[in-house]
Amino acid sequence: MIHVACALIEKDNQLLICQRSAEMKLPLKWEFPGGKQEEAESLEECLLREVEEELSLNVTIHKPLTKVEYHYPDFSLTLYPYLCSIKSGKLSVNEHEQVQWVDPVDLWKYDWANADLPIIEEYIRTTRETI
Ligand SMILES: Nc1nc2c([nH]c(=O)n2[C@H]2C[C@H](O)[C@@H](COP(=O)(O)OP(=O)(O)OP(=O)(O)O)O2)c(=O)[nH]1
Repeated sequence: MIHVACALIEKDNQLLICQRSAEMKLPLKWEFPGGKQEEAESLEECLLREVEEELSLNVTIHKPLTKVEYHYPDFSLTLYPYLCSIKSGKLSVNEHEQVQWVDPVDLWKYDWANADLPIIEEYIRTTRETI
């Protein structure tokens, strides 16, 4: 089981989403920026490191959403989502095929990594109404 932290970065009522590159696992699937937790690293440290590596952004972490355990045919993961906003930095697409700012209502139009579907459902159902 791998542990993956991911960031739901909000700005102007939109969310930043990322498409995995053709060479990555789950090619061309959409995901939230983030990655695998390393040894001796907290999930929040992992999230800050991965977002900086992938997007050259420093983010502020606001709150966790519900973690998701998912079993792909060849590996299993636990995905830990966090609501975030941008603290500093200029967006640069360092590892992904592309990134997009999207309105929450349009989130379902994308071909997501399966593990992310419960996160999107929770985001639309709860978070958008409470913040
Ligand atoms: N960052 C991120 N990864 C996700 C999401 N949903 C999801 O299933 N994943 C999977 C894809 C990857 O297999 C794994 C994250 O690994 P990673 O981003 O650190 O590493 P990677 O793509 O280089 O993967 P790998 O080839 O080394 O296995 O979690 C998501 O929303 N964000």
